[in-house]
Amino acid sequence: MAPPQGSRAPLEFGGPLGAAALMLLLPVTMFHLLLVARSGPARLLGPPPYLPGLEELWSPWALLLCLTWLGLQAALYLLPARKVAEGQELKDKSRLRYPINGFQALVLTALLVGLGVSAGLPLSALPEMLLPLAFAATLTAFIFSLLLYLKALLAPASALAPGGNSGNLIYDFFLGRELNPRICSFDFKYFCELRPGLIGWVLINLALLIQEAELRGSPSLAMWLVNGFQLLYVGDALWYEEAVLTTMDIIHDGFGFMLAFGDLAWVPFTYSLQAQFLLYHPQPLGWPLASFICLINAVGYYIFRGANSQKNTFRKNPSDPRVADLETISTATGRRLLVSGWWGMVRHPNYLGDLIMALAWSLPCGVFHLLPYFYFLYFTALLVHREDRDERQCRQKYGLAWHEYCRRVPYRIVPYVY
Ligand SMILES: NC(=O)C1=CN([C@@H]2O[C@H](COP(=O)(O)OP(=O)(O)OC[C@H]3O[C@@H](n4cnc5c(N)ncnc54)[C@H](OP(=O)(O)O)[C@@H]3O)[C@@H](O)[C@H]2O)C=CC1
Ligand SMILES: CC(C)CCC[C@@H](C)[C@H]1CC=C2C3=C(CC[C@@]21C)[C@@]1(C)CC[C@H](O)C(C)(C)[C@@H]1CC3
Repeated sequence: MAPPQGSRAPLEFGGPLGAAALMLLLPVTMFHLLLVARSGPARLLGPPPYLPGLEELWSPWALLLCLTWLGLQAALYLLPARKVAEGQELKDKSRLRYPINGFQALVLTALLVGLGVSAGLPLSALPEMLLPLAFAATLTAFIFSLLLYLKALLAPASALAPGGNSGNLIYDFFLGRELNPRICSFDFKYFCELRPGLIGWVLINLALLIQEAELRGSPSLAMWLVNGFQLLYVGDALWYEEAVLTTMDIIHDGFGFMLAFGDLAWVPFTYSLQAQFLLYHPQPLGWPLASFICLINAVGYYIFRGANSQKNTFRKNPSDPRVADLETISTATGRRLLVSGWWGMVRHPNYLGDLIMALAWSLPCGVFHLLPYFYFLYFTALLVHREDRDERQCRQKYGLAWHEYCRRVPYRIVPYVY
């Protein structure tokens, strides 16, 4: 058994108590949102319309569907990939290899679903099953995290994550002990981060759109916008799949309940909240306002993609002509930091773009309910917290050079505001 490692790493998320609270609060919030979205008043801050009994939550069919979905996505992951990318260097100086076939999985899933629907698959029945499906996904995430925790007991110390190995069972279960749990070349964290949850999210959105068409004759403009914007976001994530290899989740965080639940349950069932809301609360939306919202989404996407691509290009090859002219500062690690271009505007321009898009996803739902703005509010909190975690890691990694970067680029996410 590997000795607990990283016990001196500062505890995050409020330590074991915070982790325990989040493990309870996150599923409760998800079920609250699912219940409230279909209720008449749809009040984010009000009580849920009723408390569902176990017979409404538990369905063996939902569990079977959930496991079939995971199996299908796992099978697509194992198909030959157009490219195999190398991850960042690990503690033992090795690099893991990852298949780049996420976009292919999205397209093949779309084809399979299209075939299924034309053969009579009742996709519009999915919205009625959201509650038991979310329950099945939560159960799956919980059992999966338990197995991951046990697997980590057998892992060598070099395979453990910097955090998540405090020796406290609850905290380590939440954060995840092993950095890149794998069986042969199947990487569980990388698989879960991009495939079942993200593709599941757009599938749920599509089912909501189809059900709206069946109910009202055609999907509303607001529903089209929400589906289109979020499909663009998911398509982009899978198209630029390789970029996920440099995110904090892959490089730094272990794979535990936080990411397993986040990827498998939280993303598909809460990120589809706007489409759920629109099915039960149709909103009138004219073309002029719709065009304005499209413009907001386009601006957000432009910043998000521009910033992420600029950093990824620079990290891959600093002499690439697209980034070679940008001003940089040197660090003691040998890596340089960009101080002009997107990364000279604020220290997290990609978060800014992401937040602008999040706003554009809520606006089609009107301004009379707070519920569709849940994603924007949660995401702001998530990114502010994430920025703080990244800031600490960069300060430790780059020391004085990071201080210099902060002096040159004083704002974190929103220019002149934060
Ligand atoms: N929809 C969702 O739920 C979520 C979306 N996201 C999105 O995921 C994307 C990735 O986010 P995340 O992984 O948090 O962080 P970033 O992609 O912002 O990466 C942060 C890292 O970038 C490097 N970096 C920071 N500043 C510079 C600089 N000036 N020049 C060069 N490199 C720099 C540092 O790593 P190093 O120097 O080691 O390369 C730092 O640790 C974002 O677009 C975010 O919005 C994130 C979380 C949730
Ligand atoms: C449930 C908790 C509150 C925390 C869970 C957080 C997770 C839901 C997110 C952590 C980082 C994520 C990323 C994406 C989705 C959400 C999670 C898993 C991402 C795949 C979304 C698409 C983007 O283009 C991305 C940059 C690839 C994202 C990477 C981080």
